[in-house]
Amino acid sequence: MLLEPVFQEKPVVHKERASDRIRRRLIEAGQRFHANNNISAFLQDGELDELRAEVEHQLQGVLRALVIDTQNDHNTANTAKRVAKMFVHEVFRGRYEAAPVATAFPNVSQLNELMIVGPVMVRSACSHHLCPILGKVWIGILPNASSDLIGLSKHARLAEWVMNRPQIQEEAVVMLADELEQRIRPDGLAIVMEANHFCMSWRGVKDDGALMQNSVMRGVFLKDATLRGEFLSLLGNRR
Ligand SMILES: Nc1nc2c(ncn2[C@@H]2O[C@H](COP(=O)(O)OP(=O)(O)OP(=O)(O)O)[C@@H](O)[C@H]2O)c(=O)[nH]1
Repeated sequence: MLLEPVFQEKPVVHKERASDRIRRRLIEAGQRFHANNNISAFLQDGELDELRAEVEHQLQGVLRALVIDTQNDHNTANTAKRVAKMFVHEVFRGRYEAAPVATAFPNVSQLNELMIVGPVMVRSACSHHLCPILGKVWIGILPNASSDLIGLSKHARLAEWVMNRPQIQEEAVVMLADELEQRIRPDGLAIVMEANHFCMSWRGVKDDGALMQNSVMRGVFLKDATLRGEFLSLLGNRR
């Protein structure tokens, strides 16, 4: 009697997706991973490229769901790839890259006068619609003798790193203030941001003129109305 050959089915091994691996590490560490959080410490070598490929795959699905013929439309043939690169390596890179190094110099001259940096042009995106936010930031610092001073360009680099994430403006300025305060340890820190939200102009209410302005005041800027007034009046002339 002939026996039927026995085929042993090979178990299907599903490789865990990079996004799932990273999410698992974040959850195990109890780390928040909202749109405006930096998660660079939880990424391993090569995973950013894996993430980009995964985002591209999902975006191809979005284009398909939008009934766009990406096979025959030469303009959209590489759109998923371009947008994935734009999200991961450009406009949201502040989520995936470590903070820029900001060399700290001792305040040898014991400067304790108000200094203002700005306007620093900033580009972000709102976390609700992922629409661009384009604006300007002014930073006021009142150092003390034991403060560290960081290079002028580092204010802009830190601002760019914080802004390159989906977020709301109110939280963006607080995050930037935290980063600067941690590095400089000044007596006072003030930040003003003024921005145009494309979710209000390109779509939605389509109000082209509306700007959102907000500020954070810390330390002596909170207590000393004269200093706060000096900072705001100096900005007033330059806006
Ligand atoms: N407070 C604040 N709101 C923002 C910011 N960026 C976008 N928004 C607003 O977030 C809101 C999202 O509201 P939803 O009502 O959930 O979205 P929607 O129905 O698409 O809203 P519309 O924009 O009114 O069409 C909108 O009112 C946006 O204008 C920001 O930085 N701060």
